[in-house]
Amino acid sequence: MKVKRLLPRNGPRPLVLVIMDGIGCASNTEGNAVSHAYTPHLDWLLAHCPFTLLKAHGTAVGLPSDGDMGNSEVGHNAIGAGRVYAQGARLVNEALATGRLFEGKTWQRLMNYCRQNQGTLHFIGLFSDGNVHSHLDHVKKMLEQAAFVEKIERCRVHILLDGRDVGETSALEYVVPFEAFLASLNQQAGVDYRIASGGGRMVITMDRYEANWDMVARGWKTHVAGEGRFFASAVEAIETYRKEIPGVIDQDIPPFVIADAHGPVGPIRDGDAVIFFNFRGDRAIEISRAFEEEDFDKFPREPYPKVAYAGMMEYDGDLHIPKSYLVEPPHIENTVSAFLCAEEYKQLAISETQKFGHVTYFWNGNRSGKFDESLETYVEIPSDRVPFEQRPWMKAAEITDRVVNEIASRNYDFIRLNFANGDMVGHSGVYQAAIVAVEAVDLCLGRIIKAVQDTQGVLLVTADHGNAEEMYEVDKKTGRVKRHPNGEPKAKTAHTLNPVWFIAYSASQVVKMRIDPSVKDPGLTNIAATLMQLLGVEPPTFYDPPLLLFEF
Ligand SMILES: O=C(O)[C@H](O)COP(=O)(O)O
Ligand SMILES: [Mn+2]
Ligand SMILES: [Mn+2]
Repeated sequence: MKVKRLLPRNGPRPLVLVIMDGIGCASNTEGNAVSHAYTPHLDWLLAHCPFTLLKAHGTAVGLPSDGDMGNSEVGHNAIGAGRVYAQGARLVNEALATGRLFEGKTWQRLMNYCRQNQGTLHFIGLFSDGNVHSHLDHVKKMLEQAAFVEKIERCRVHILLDGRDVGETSALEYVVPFEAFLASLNQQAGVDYRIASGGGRMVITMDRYEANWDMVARGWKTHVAGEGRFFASAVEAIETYRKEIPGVIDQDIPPFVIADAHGPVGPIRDGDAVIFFNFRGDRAIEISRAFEEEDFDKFPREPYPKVAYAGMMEYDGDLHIPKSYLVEPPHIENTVSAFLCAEEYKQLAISETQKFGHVTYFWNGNRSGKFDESLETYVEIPSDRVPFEQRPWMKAAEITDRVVNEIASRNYDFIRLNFANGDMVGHSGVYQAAIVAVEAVDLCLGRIIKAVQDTQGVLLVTADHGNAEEMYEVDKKTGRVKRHPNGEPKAKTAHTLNPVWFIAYSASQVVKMRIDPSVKDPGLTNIAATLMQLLGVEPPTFYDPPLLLFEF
């Protein structure tokens, strides 16, 4: 038998790729909801199939440094594109470092608009250094430029508290130094810059995939109308809510409006300019639509001021949202779906609402459209609208019902799906719920293995980054879990730096697979070429190499 790098075109079908969102691989320590869950099917795959570990964070997925954890955008971009692209975080850093951002026509237009109308410059976005959706350093650089160079007199910052990509109750670690930064800016440049409103990112403004427009409507009321509960400062708002709602974590803090004796300090009015400073698109598209679309019907915008609006990046390259942006996004082309459509392969992409765009929009390089209507089917199972720690099974069973049927129907050459559980429940910080989430995924994995066996297909199991395998904060110096004064472990809600599994299971008796040992330091970008070799299509030379070797 000879070793080959490509299966025949009419090889085993279907090829099924399961992305277990937020399920990474780490040692079996306290707080690892993946290793402590009962996962007989994952264990079986690891015991019987070739597998390797893939890098899913840092420079391997186009982020600025290897200290940057992975995330869904860069993870799915990397899987779908087959090679590393410099991602938003890095591109904005570069545009600011070179000054290109400030020379660009969008920045100039906004500054002129403000000056001509004597308007206020507003910044809205995720207020942390998580580097997944945004980075606080970017906002600070823009505020300095506005104050010292552009001489914009009045700025207002609307802060979305994180606690999801950074420590769960870390808001004051950002707000307090930022207030000091603004105070010194005000003093040195003689300007009037303040925080004007805010709230938890899972309560206002940052909905995604149209899962819950009410969040955006609440954000509009808070930032634009300046309506809501008044506080003298963001610190007072956060401290008050923490007292009133014991155990509340930053992402869930209710909205607040900063007001003084004259009322709210920074509602958005005619003649103002607004910059949404997130670089990542999924949670920035809806609020951008609310600002830009004339005939918008998702909620009544009261008021709807006439402003100059820009996003940090273009968030949807297909629908061109927003119309105006500060930094060019990566132009991700020749994604694996484009190649598979050119070969006339039939493809199914399926997930629930929370991750639907991940297997479609992110997978296709931040494009919402299909490459070929007649070949591609996209299925969205509506997500529950509850905190996911209350329903950790989420819609895994419903996704699996459909997938199992479609495998049996042999309608598709390639099926890709995303199970949201490990990630969405991982972000809640509730350990017991994360265990249930991982077990729900494993139960479904068992059904998919069976369906693949029945059709003699091929199953690949991987993830886009880690999360549920580290549910507690660990002290980097001692390596021990951090604890609250009462001894309870401190929950970790963010993604991780851990690698993810890549497991290849061939149900066919004829095809034997193994991991190609010559591929050094594999990462998520090696998956696209692997899909192509399994479907009998020579991968393009600009893709990172495929992971498998075959005997048949
Ligand atoms: O948007 C979120 O929920 C988190 O910031 C990142 O999670 P994701 O990258 O898995 O979507
Ligand atoms: Mn993810
Ligand atoms: Mn996540």
